[in-house]
Amino acid sequence: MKIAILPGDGIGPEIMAEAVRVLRALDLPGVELHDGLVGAAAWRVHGHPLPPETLALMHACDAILFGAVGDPACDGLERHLRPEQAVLGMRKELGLFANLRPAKVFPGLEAHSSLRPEVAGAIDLMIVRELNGDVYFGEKGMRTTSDGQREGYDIMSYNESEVRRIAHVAFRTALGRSGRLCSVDKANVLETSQLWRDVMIEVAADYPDVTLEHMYVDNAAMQLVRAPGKFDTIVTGNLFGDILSDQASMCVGSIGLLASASLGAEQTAFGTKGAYEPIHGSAPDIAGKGLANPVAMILSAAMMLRHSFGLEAEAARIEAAVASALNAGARGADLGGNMGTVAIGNAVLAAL
Ligand SMILES: NC(=O)c1ccc[n+]([C@@H]2O[C@H](COP(=O)([O-])OP(=O)(O)OC[C@H]3O[C@@H](n4cnc5c(N)ncnc54)[C@H](O)[C@@H]3O)[C@@H](O)[C@H]2O)c1
Ligand SMILES: CC(C)[C@H](C(=O)O)[C@@H](O)C(=O)O
Ligand SMILES: [Mg+2]
Repeated sequence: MKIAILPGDGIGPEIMAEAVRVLRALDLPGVELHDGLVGAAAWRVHGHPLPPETLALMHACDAILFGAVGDPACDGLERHLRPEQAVLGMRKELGLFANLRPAKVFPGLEAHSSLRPEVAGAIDLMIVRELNGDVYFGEKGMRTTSDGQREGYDIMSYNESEVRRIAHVAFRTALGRSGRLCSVDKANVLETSQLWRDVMIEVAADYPDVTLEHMYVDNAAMQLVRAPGKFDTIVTGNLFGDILSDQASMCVGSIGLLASASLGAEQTAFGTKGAYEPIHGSAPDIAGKGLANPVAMILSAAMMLRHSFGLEAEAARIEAAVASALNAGARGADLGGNMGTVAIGNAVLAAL
């Protein structure tokens, strides 16, 4: 079981160190950790955020633990050299089209949600975000209009096979949960979304035990703070999923709590090949201070054990340790506490 360890930039190395400590504490037979560079860290050494040696490592491993990429010092670089291209390139290159972003309130943290505790307490949802298409990967550029203005453009599109494959993941996910699937789109305005909706309805015929509903994304953003407990499984496109998942994190209490799995079709000898990363970024404002919440990264490692290695009991063990540590007060500044990254890691290790 080969795991690529790619800490990246900003708080990435700080939170990755805690996830690695938790993995090592499990002492799983046959696990090999292989370090690599991504993002600005790779660009500084190799001149590229996703250099060939890192890509080769990603291909050679059964799963990837990915910290975060992004560095304000790189904001002026040409787009293909910016750190964020590492995460986009990894998702595309490995065909990781299905991004699972669970959001569930932790016992004892209800009062730290941006919502009222009784509203937050009901949250247990899964966002299934499409990750290989949409406006993210369409033709883009800068041009000059006929009257001499600069104009930026990004083409949004989905073809039906792209929608169909994420629909199947979403319906299967909903089947494993409460059987309710909400597809979020903007079909009242966008042709991309009309196609999305049509294909969701077609695929629904294969899943008679799942109840499909549709919601426009503006309404979904509102419902997510009005009554998040009404959602179970949400399926949506790349851009809407990016935005709604950050929003969901504050409904739960902190962006430092939400993990993710990015999966494709490739199967290894152990399970589905995937990349696992927190939903947050490199947090330059707190990087290097030992303040970052490592929970999202640690929970990403748990998702890896579940999806890429079939180690459900070990994944659940990490999740239970995190829940227990949080409930006992292992909280940093993002959750009104004063513990740092390593102290939170220690608390999770002690609860394992
Ligand atoms: N997958 C990724 O690697 C990824 C994801 C999102 C953003 N980014 C990149 O990260 C950089 C910063 O982006 P941003 O500021 O918009 O988003 P961000 O998620 O990095 O930070 C947003 C806010 O949340 C806080 N925060 C984030 N993670 C935290 C944690 N674990 N514990 C405590 N607080 C935390 C930050 O301090 C900041 O105030 C940019 O370069 C962006 O492109 C990368
Ligand atoms: C860094 C960026 C490219 C990325 C995205 O938009 O997908 C991030 O925001 C995320 O949510 O993983
Ligand atoms: Mg995001």
